[in-house]
Amino acid sequence: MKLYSTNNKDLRVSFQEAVFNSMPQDKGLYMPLEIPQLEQDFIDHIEHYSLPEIAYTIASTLLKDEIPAGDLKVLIEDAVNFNAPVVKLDEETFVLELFHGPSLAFKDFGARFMSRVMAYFLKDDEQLLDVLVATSGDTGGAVALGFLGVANTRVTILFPKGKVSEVQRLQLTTNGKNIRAIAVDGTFDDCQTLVKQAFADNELNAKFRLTSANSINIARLIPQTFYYFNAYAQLKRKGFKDVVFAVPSGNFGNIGAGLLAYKMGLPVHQFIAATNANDTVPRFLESGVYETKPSVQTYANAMDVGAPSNWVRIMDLFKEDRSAIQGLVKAYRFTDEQTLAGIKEIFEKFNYVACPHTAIAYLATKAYAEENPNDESAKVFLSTAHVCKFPEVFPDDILAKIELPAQVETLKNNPELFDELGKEFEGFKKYLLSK
Ligand SMILES: Cc1ncc(COP(=O)(O)O)c(C=O)c1O
Ligand SMILES: N[C@@H](CCOP(=O)(O)O)C(=O)O
Repeated sequence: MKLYSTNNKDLRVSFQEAVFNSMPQDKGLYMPLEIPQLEQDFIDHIEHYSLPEIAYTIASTLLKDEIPAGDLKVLIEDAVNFNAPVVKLDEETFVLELFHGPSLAFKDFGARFMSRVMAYFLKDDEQLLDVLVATSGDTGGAVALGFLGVANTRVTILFPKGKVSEVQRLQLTTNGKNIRAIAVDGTFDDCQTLVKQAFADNELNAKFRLTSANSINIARLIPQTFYYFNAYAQLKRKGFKDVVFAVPSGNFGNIGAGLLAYKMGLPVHQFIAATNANDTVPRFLESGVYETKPSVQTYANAMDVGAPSNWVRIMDLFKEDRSAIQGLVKAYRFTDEQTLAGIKEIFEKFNYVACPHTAIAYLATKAYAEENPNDESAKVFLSTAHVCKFPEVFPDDILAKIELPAQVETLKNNPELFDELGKEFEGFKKYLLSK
């Protein structure tokens, strides 16, 4: 697999280089030079395959020249060792639960695959790998667990102070070992900017071997295609041929992976991008003007992103043609008030508790179904995080239904350790250089 930069189509790097560089020097993002199609026979019979089998088929189609088949199989079976069930709510409405991994969010797919790929490529005698990651809530926890104890790596997680939930914060700050966390006095976008500035800084690059575990890293995106194919397999078993996916979106990595899956041959009738008030992409699809804005805080905190880093990848996938994207991707945005009403509606209608991010995808599914009453496709909204991560959002009667998974109970007994910094790059740089 060769990759180019969205800012330089002539650049060529291997997958291994792209994973460790995470971002090209020209500040674009890496994209695969060729997007291979999965064999039609595999797609036609996908309902006969398990999630690890599907994941292996996709990964080997993309990475066969980079990781030998036997090693890749072992890596996939270790990384993707939890389920992603499609749960039926009514005749045409389904929820794809992506929170059954160790950190209780869909990020486990990307983070576990990426940490194992890096560990596979890393040699013991190489310089320590410094993994930087900005999080608005969930990525940090998944990356921390994915890399905890991985030899020759050190992870630095930047999170916006006071803007992540308690469970999310505990997941970031109670690990110790090779994981350290920094509360930044700013927003997620500030954290993301600090990480990008670090990659562009000569002094830091001379001293450290820096890489990113954010979805700017191509190794995060590839494994997120697995669950789209796997959801399609489950729906085929239920007799559906056409699928609509509604994706709660912030940095647009998740829907970007869905669109990559589509380009690899996954038959999808429609994608729906669902956002909170941070609506840079819905505004762009409507107006053609791409204008990032400082992020605002919402109940769906992990989607509080004003400058979605993966949008350039999606534009690149569709050759910068907004109308081609508009044909395949509908976008909707919802306020906090609507999100709360959505949570209550899902509970009352289906006796199902959905997190605020998931509720936004549900509302978008509903809006799409109302606008397209003749579309008989299975409507699948992605549930991206376990409800226990956001207890402060739920009314008491719904809160009472939420069971705490064992790993969350344990977290509460562990001491928290984190440093605090402002959002200025100089302070962050000084911090890194002093350690
Ligand atoms: C729970 C949850 N839902 C949705 C999102 C948005 O996903 P993406 O940034 O890939 O668009 C995130 C953060 O990434 C998240 O943590
Ligand atoms: N919503 C994310 C933000 C980081 O995005 P990523 O796509 O770079 O992982 C989070 O939960 O941290």
